[in-house]
Amino acid sequence: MKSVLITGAKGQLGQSIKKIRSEFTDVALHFFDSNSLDITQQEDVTNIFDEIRPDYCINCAAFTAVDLAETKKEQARAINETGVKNLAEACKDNGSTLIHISTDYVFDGSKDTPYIEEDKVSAVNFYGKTKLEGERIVKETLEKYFIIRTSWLYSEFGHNFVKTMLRLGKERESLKVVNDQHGSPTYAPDLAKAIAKMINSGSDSYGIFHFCNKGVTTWYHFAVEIFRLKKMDVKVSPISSELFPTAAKRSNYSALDSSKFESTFEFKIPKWTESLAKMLPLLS
Ligand SMILES: NC(=O)C1=CN([C@@H]2O[C@H](COP(=O)(O)OP(=O)(O)OC[C@H]3O[C@@H](n4cnc5c(N)ncnc54)[C@H](OP(=O)(O)O)[C@@H]3O)[C@@H](O)[C@H]2O)C=CC1
Ligand SMILES: Cc1cn([C@H]2C[C@H](O)[C@@H](COP(=O)(O)OP(=O)(O)O[C@H]3O[C@@H](C)C(=O)[C@@H](O)[C@H]3O)O2)c(=O)[nH]c1=O
Repeated sequence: MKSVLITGAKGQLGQSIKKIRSEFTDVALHFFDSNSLDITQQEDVTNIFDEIRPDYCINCAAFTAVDLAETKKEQARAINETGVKNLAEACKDNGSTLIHISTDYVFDGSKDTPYIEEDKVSAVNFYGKTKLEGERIVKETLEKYFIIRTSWLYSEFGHNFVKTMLRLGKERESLKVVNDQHGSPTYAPDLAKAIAKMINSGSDSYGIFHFCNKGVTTWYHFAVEIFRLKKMDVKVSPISSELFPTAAKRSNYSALDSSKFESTFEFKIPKWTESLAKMLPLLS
């Protein structure tokens, strides 16, 4: 039986992995949240690895508050860089494979077709820069690693854009949402199932993979679809990013091409609209 250690277990992806745990075959899953394992504490990481001796570590722990990262730089770096280093080194010492999650925000939007794994990276905000450094550390430390870049994650768990829109839609009659940032919303349990398939396969096709739901949209069209499916009468107006100032800059285009993942792991990825339609009834 394979042993799998999951960090950041109370986050969206961590809880999604728990939700679909029956999809793992012949695997013992060991979940650790930020209380039971703080990945910035090297000694704690070493001790947990000594205890579990995992075949795989899935790193779902991260500093994900994109705007806050611009001011809480030390904290963002501690989690997205030092924490990742601690995990990568523990994986190296134990011969474990690290499955590390990264982001579309490592790209600057200079393309206008979906990014492939070999495309030039260049983050436009501090969160993206820390995630890029996390990727570099993993690649430098390990041979047995999978870096999965995903985008615009949402789920019934934790904080995300879908929940923000539903909350604001109940409070206000109209909303303004940016229509010049393009990407692909991704349902976290779809990603969790993909990770299960990856581990079940025992594949040694290590490296970087992109994974997001099929289709490209904007935050504006994403919001419109949420309210349409929820049959909520909220007026949504498309605006440019200049009219919605945020602490962190976001690129105009960060959609990912997932075909390498699909062909390597023979995994059919659902369209973002289909997954959203399945998820929304789970929210009250
Ligand atoms: N959310 C998104 O839209 C996207 C996310 N990603 C990446 O996907 C991964 C999963 O994201 P998601 O599930 O949405 O993230 P969440 O923010 O939902 O969860 C992150 C988890 O990490 C935990 N955590 C924070 N600091 C530490 C620490 N020092 N030690 C251990 N755990 C810690 C948090 O715990 P606590 O709350 O207790 O601090 C939280 O439960 C991340 O790597 C993220 O960068 C990529 C693209 C899009
Ligand atoms: C709430 C709101 C946001 N927006 C804009 C702000 C921003 O440009 C865009 C998305 O807002 P959010 O802050 O919810 O999303 P953001 O934090 O940018 O989401 C990102 O999170 C990290 C963790 C990732 O890795 C990325 O893939 C991506 O999912 O929508 C509006 O235009 N109107 C609104 O009312």
